[in-house]
Amino acid sequence: MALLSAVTTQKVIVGAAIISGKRVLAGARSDPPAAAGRWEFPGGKVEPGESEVDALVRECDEELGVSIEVGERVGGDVIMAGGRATLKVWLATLREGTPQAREHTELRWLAVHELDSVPWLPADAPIVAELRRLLA
Ligand SMILES: Nc1nc2c([nH]c(=O)n2[C@H]2C[C@H](O)[C@@H](COP(=O)(O)OP(=O)(O)OP(=O)(O)O)O2)c(=O)[nH]1
Repeated sequence: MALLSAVTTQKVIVGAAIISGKRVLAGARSDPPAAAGRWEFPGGKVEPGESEVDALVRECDEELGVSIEVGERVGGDVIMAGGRATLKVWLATLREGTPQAREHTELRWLAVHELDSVPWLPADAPIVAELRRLLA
C-alpha cells in the first residue's frame, strides 16, 4: 500500500530537446529562486489524465508559443526530488512558430561545443551527456 501510494504520487516532468540545425534549445528558468538562472529543456509537469507527449506539446505551446513534432526519447528516466519526481526528455523539432521566452528569462540555441556554456539544472546532466553524443 505504501509502495502503491509512493508510485501514484510520483510526478512526471517532461522536457523537449528541440533540435534545429544541429543546435538544441535551452531556456533559463526564472523561478523558483533555488532554480532561477539554471538552464533546462522547455517542459513541465504532466497533468492528471494527460499523456506525457500531450503534456510536452502543451508546455511548448504555453512556454514558447510553438508547435512541436515529438521524436524519440533522449536519455533515460532521471529520478529527482529525492525520488518524488521523474524527468523524461524527448527529441523534438519545430513544426510551427519561433520560440519566444514567455516564461524563461532567456532562450539559447546551443551547438554541441556550447552545451557546457550554461549551468544546467542538476537533473539534466545525463540528458545533456546523451545529447552531446547525438549532436556530435
Ligand atoms: N521543464 C523542465 N523542468 C525541469 C528540468 N530539469 C529539472 O530538474 N526540472 C525541474 C524544475 C522544476 O522543479 C520541475 C518542473 O516544474 P515546472 O514548474 O517547470 O512545471 P510546470 O511548468 O508544470 O509549472 P507549474 O504549472 O507547476 O507552475 O522540474 C528540465 O529540463 N525541464
